[in-house]
Amino acid sequence: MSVSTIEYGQLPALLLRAPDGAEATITLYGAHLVSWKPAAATGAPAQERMFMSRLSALDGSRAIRGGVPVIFPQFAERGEGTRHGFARTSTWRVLDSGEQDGAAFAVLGLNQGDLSPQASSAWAYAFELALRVAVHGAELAMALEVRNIGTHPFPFAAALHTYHLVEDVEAVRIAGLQAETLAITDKLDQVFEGIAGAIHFDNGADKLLLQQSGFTDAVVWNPGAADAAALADMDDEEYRNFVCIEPALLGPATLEPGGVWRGEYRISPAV
Ligand SMILES: O=P(O)(O)OC[C@H]1O[C@H](O)[C@H](O)[C@@H](O)[C@@H]1O
Repeated sequence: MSVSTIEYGQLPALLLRAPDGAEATITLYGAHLVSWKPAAATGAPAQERMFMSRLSALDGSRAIRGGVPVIFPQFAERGEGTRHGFARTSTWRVLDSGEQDGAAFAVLGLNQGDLSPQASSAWAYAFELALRVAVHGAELAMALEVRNIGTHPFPFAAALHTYHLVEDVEAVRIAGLQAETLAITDKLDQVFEGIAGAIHFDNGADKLLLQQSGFTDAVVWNPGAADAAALADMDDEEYRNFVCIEPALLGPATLEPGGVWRGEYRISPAV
């Protein structure tokens, strides 16, 4: 079976397992990718690629701290609504899952009818989201589709807020965001607009290629020691073990009735 239902913490989740051994786990709460393990060489142990805070809530009481939160329809506090939007704290439905071209995949959906009464009255637009996740070999592919199925245009922002697991954040080097290679020496929260090509991410151990389309921007975040200490759902030293590199459409963009927006994202080895 390439896709099975499991519990992650106290949350129902899908475990995707490709024939080559690549794995991913996605909770229905938030359509949140909480684990990704690329296929390992024969006999080698599979290695986790996603950071997950030891103190993260895993019971649906608040957003998960780690993995890949889906940000929609608002980024951070750039709007009047819930911080980073309601997608990461809503429970999605499984639309499809299985195996295709050697990859294990799942598609999760969220629409107006799935929202809490509070969220649905605060953002009263008829929308449909579909998140597709596929794993195969050393590659993770994600695609987020936003549809306007109503009669009014709506504004939205979207991001896949990826928490990459690293051994030491100071060893990280990121190229392709700006003219110079980016290193993280302290707290960093920076927006890079108009990402033109692939991002080269050296996590200190491996070199990865981050490719995005539809998502025009990227946000890089690490809270540093002081901000990490202030986060209730992150251990004080954990900031050393991740960097967020987030494909994003900060916009806000406008989606007309009947319109579809699609953002794609792929992580693969840089060879
Ligand atoms: O604590 P959260 O709501 O999950 O937000 C975590 C972080 O997300 C993004 O990276 C923003 O750019 C940061 O400003 C924010 O601190």
